[in-house]
Amino acid sequence: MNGTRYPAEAVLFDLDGTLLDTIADLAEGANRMLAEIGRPLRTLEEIHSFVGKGIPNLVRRCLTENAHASEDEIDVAVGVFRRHYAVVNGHSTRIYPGVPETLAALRAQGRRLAVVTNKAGDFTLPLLERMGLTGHFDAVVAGDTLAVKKPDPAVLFHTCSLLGVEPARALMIGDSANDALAARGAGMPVLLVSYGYSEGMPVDTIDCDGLLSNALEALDRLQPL
Ligand SMILES: O=C(O)COP(=O)(O)O
Ligand SMILES: [Mg+2]
Repeated sequence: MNGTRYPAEAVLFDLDGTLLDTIADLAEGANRMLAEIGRPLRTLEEIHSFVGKGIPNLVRRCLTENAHASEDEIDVAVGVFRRHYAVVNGHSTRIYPGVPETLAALRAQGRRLAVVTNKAGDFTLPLLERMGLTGHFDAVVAGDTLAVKKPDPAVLFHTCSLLGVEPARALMIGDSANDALAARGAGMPVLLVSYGYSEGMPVDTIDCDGLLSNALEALDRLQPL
């Protein structure tokens, strides 16, 4: 890891696996869906590796990894998942250690903060509210805010325009190649947490500007404003 310090007028945070440990609720929603449609349940480890590219992709992978499903079955299963996840969203979700202090410190330093997630907006906004995090953020861009998701850099360009900050003067903090590729495409520096969900890829093999074992370590990587 190098010692570069970033201007970070804005800090853009990924949600699942970076700010919030949501895997237990995602797994509960997925396995309730699989049980309802009569498919074999998935292990927590499998579901962990399926999270990252939004809900339709999670459901698709639950149905098609080492199995077969038609597009119609997948469409129906997405609706079933959404119904179950709406019930369990937040029940077993935890804020990662260091996150509340980091968000408070960044705000006290005058930086603008955003959530940029591939999770659908219907689930993102109530979850942030439930976890008491809504007030920290100047913008929330969800997986269905635009027609594209991370790793498309358009999502980060859109977030930066909402915040009025140049991408090169912002910083992305995420947990997967989706976050890193989006940031690279937007010309934005990116740090990855080592504790999140990286679709089964070792996080230290993903091209990024450094790893964080706790969000608080990000504070040492910033220039004063
Ligand atoms: O919903 C997902 O698949 C991942 O969401 P994230 O972008 O907040 O990690
Ligand atoms: Mg993530």
